[in-house]
Amino acid sequence: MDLFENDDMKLINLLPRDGEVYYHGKVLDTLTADMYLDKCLSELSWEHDRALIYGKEIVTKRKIAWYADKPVSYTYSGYTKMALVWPDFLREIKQRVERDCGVVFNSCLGNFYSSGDEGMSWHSDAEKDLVESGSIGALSLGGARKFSFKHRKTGESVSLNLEHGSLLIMQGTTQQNWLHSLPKTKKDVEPRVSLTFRQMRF
Ligand SMILES: O=C(O)CCC(=O)C(=O)O
Ligand SMILES: [Fe+2]
Repeated sequence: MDLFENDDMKLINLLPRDGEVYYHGKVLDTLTADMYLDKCLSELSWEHDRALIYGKEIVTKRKIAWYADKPVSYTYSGYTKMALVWPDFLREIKQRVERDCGVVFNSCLGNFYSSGDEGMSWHSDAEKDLVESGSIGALSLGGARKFSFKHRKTGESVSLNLEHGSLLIMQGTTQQNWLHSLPKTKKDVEPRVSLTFRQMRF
């Protein structure tokens, strides 16, 4: 039996309070996940992310690619980015993720971490352009990485391992009450892509 499922095979909320996180485990078989990883690496438009931190420009090691139903713009950390339209294979993955999440997504922020030296520090995704209490469905491809949550007030933490072809869902009040991060690691890990499907307000 899976550690993340109870007797009724219903997924267990990984957070003890104030939010909901469900780990669906591997939703894609290895061959399909390998094929999608190759497509993500060769066909998505990866760029280093830029942010203004205290007026200073920071360029991330991690690369991002952003897709949406419309060529909308999204402003965060002082920069405005334009969304690209869905390539067919990404639309296919979106539909797969929607089936498991039971919600419809209108955008996807892809992240590409070429090694364990790249990660994402503590943050939440409750940006003003996201639907309040909307779901985020994150599909992982490539090298497995640790993912952590930390409660904003109590400091409680929860961590899990995100495997190749797996799906993680964050919903409800998770973004308001918890931070999450993808810690860097000294371990020799394969490159990783995460496709974070979102419900944006546009
Ligand atoms: O790479 C991941 O799995 C998570 C990325 C993330 O937190 C984000 O895109 O906001
Ligand atoms: Fe995030």
